[in-house]
Amino acid sequence: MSNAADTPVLSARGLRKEHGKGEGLVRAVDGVDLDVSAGETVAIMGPSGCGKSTLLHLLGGLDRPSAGEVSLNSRRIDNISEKALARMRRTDVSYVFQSFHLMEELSAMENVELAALLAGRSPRVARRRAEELLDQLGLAGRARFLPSALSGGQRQRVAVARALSNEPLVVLADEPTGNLDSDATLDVLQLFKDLHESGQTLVIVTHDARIAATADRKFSMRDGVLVDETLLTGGTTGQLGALVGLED
Ligand SMILES: Nc1ncnc2c1ncn2[C@@H]1O[C@H](COP(=O)(O)OP(=O)(O)OP(=O)(O)O)[C@@H](O)[C@H]1O
Repeated sequence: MSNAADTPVLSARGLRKEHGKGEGLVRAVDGVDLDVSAGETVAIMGPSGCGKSTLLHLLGGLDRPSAGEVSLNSRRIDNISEKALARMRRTDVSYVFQSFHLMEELSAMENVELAALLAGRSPRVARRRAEELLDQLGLAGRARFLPSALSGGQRQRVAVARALSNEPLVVLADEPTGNLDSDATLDVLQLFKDLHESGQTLVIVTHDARIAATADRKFSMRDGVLVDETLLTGGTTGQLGALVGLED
């Protein structure tokens, strides 16, 4: 659980992101403050188009804010060079996407291994880490399969193994069960519970209340603004949830 005295692993202050110009200007993220402590799982819910993915991109350095600051382990990442940002994305942060984003021409093992190599591990260490992770995630027998020969749930497990291969400070997941059937959703739900228990710091954007229920803190987003539901409702989705459309 979070502790006010902790130095947050991930921190955002006055974060804003505008897309487009003039008449077409959209304020996708509109003044977000957020602190995520080590080992904490944070869930972000909210209706389509409210800015969840944009916020996740800003938090992980996939996009730069129009204003405000993002820090990872107290180091600013919003204003660093492209080169430093690219290095940070390989070593400190990992993503799990709705549509997996695996390299289709590489096997499950090679997908995981490649991420570890890019994070600076030696070939030997990268191979060992990939084997361990695939084994832990129940995919040892699928290590040589291409993604096209795997089920949706298995692909997402490979994507999670890849995300863990660089031992990231934080894993950012964007609708990780959005493309999965109900059995695979339960499988990935269990995986995120296990990750939480193992102490991995996690930020999960989700429409799935079951995933959000595993989080230490639950936020709702509306029109680019983030609200800590846990503070307002004492941990359960209450009136605010209904207001921002969490039930859809
Ligand atoms: N590259 C872009 N150019 C212009 N507008 C954009 C861009 N990316 C996002 N937007 C707009 O910013 C707003 C927030 O989009 P975002 O994808 O962050 O929402 P979301 O909450 O993740 O939605 P969903 O749940 O449907 O994925 C939307 O109005 C969207 O149309």
